[in-house]
Amino acid sequence: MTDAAFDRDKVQCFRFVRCRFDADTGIAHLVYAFDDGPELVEIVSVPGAPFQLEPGRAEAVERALRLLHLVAGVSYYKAAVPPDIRIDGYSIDSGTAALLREVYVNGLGEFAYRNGLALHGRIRFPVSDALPSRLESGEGSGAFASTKVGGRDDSSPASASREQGEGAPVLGLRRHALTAIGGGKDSLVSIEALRAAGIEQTVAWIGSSQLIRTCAEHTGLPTLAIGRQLAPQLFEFNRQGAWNGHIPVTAINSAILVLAALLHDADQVVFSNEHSASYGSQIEGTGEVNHQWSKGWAFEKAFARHVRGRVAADLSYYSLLRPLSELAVARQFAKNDRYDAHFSSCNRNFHILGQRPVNRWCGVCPKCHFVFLALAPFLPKPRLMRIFGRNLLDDPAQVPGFDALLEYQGHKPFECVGEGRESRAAMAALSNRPEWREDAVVRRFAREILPQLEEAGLALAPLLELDDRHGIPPEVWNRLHARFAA
Ligand SMILES: CC(=O)N[C@H]1[C@@H](OP(=O)(O)OP(=O)(O)OC[C@H]2O[C@@H](n3ccc(=O)[nH]c3=O)[C@H](O)[C@@H]2O)O[C@H](CO)[C@@H](O)[C@@H]1O[C@H](C)C(=O)N[C@@H](C)C(=O)N[C@@H](CCC(=O)O)C(=O)O
Ligand SMILES: Nc1ncnc2c1ncn2[C@@H]1O[C@H](COP(=O)(O)OP(=O)(O)OP(=O)(O)O)[C@@H](O)[C@H]1O
Repeated sequence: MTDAAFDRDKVQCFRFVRCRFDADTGIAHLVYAFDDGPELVEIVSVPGAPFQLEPGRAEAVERALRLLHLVAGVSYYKAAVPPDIRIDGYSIDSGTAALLREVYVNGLGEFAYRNGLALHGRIRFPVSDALPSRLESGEGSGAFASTKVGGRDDSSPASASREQGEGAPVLGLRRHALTAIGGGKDSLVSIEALRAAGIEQTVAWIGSSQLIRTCAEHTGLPTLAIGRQLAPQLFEFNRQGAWNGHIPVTAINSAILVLAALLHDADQVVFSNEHSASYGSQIEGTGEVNHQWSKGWAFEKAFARHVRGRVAADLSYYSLLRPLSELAVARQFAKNDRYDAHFSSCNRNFHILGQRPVNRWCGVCPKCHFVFLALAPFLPKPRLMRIFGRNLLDDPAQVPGFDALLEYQGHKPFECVGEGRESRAAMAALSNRPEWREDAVVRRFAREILPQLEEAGLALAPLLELDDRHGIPPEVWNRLHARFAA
C-alpha cells in the first residue's frame, strides 16, 4: 500500500508502529500503519502537564501507554481487517494477546456482523515467549504485589494466560476516583453516589462535547477534559471504501483513563456500565451480537485484571453500576433533578465530526425511546415531558421504535438500550397507570402485545434487584449498597 490510494483488499498487514508519551506536554502519540503505507497518528492530550514522574510511575505510564496503543488500534485495524498483525518496537505476552483478541473479536462483533465478515480465528496478535515473567515491558521498580482481587469474581477470558506477565508494582496511588462522565444519566448517577459516599473524585471525559462539559461543570467537582484526535487519514480511507462500522469505544476510553489516572495520581477509574450492558441482540441464525460489548462484564473483568496485573497493582478499574439493571439506574436517576436541564443520553450529540443536534433529545432514535420508557415508571409525567420536550409514548409514528425495544417482531436495536424484558416490564407498568395508559404507544401495547406475554415476566421489582457480580472495591460497595437497594 502506498500514500496514493487505499485498497482494503490489498492490505496484508496492520502495524503497531510506535507510541510515545511526552510528560512535559501531556501528549501521547499512537502510531499505526498498513503495510508500508503512511503513518496514521492518533493524538491523546492529557491536561495538567508538565508531569513529574518518579521512575516507578514513569514505567507504569509506559505500560499504560502501550495498552492504550494496542486497544486504540482497533479503529484503524477495522479499515482493512488484514490477515497479519505486527507490533514493531515492543513485545507482548500471551495474556496481553488474549485480552486484545477478546477486545478486537467481540468489540468488532457488530461491525463484523453488519459487514458479513468472520473475525474468529483471523485476529492473532504476535506473542514473544522470551519475555521476562513479571512484566511484558521489563520489570518496574517498587514493591510487587500479587493481583488477586480480594473475594470478588475475577475469572476472565484472559485467565488461561494468567501465569505469564502478571505482578505489577504497587505505586502508592492517592485514594481518588477518576469518574468517566458521558453526558447521560448513568455516569451522573455514579457521580452523585460517590459524592454521597464521601469518595473524592475528578470527573473526566474524552473529546470536545460541549454537552458533557456542561454536565461535568454542573457537578461542581474538579474536571479533566482529555483531547483525542483520530488520524485524519482514517476519514479519507473511509471515503475510499474502507471497512467501517462500530468499534468498542468504551475499551478505548477505559485505556485512556487508566493512563490519565497514573498521571493524576488516582487509584480508581470508575465507569457506569449497568449489568444489562452484558446482553446483546439475539440475531436469528447468528446468535448474540452485543453493540455494547466493551461496556459488559466480560470486558470489565478482563481489563481490570490486566490493569492490576500488568500496569499498577493498586489501580482499580470498575463499573459502579454493574449491580444495577437499566431500570434500576433509571430509578436512581429519578431521585435527583439537578441535571434535568443539561443531560442527554441521545448519541446524536456525540459525533466527533462535528454535527450538532438542534435538540438535546432527537426523540426518534432507540436511545431516546429507551430512556423515555425507562424513566417513565419512576418520574412524574410532567417532569419527563419537560426533559424531552414532548411525549414519545403518545406518538403513533414511534410504535416501530418501541416494538424493537420490546423485541416484538424483531431484535433489540444495536444501541445502548436495556434488555427486552426491561422494556416490556416498563411498558406493562405504564399500562396500569392512569396518566400513561391512554397514550397511543401504551394503549396499542396493552391491546396487541400484552395479551401474548406471560404475566410472571412483567413485574418491575425483580428487575430492580441488585446483582452480586461486580468488581466494586468492598470499601466503596459497603457505603453504597443501601443507597442502590432503595
Ligand atoms: C456518535 C456515534 O454514534 N457514532 C457512531 C457512528 O459514527 P459517525 O460516523 O456517525 O460519527 P462519529 O462518531 O463522529 O465517527 C466518525 C468516524 O470515525 C470512526 N471512529 C470514531 C471513533 C473511534 O473511536 N473510532 C473510529 O474509528 C467511526 O467509525 C466513523 O467512521 O457510527 C460509527 C459506525 O457504526 C460508530 O463507530 C460510531 O460510534 C462511535 C465510536 C461512538 O463513540 N459511539 C458511542 C456513542 C457508542 O456507540 N457507545 C456505545 C458503547 C459501545 C462500546 O462497546 O463501547 C454505547 O453507548 O452503547
Ligand atoms: N466521552 C466520554 N469520555 C469518557 N467516558 C465516557 C464518554 N462517553 C461515555 N463515557 C462513559 O462510558 C460509559 C458508557 O457510556 P453511556 O453513554 O452508556 O453512559 P452515560 O452517558 O453516562 O449514560 P446514558 O446511558 O444515559 O447515555 C459511562 O461510564 C460513561 O461515563
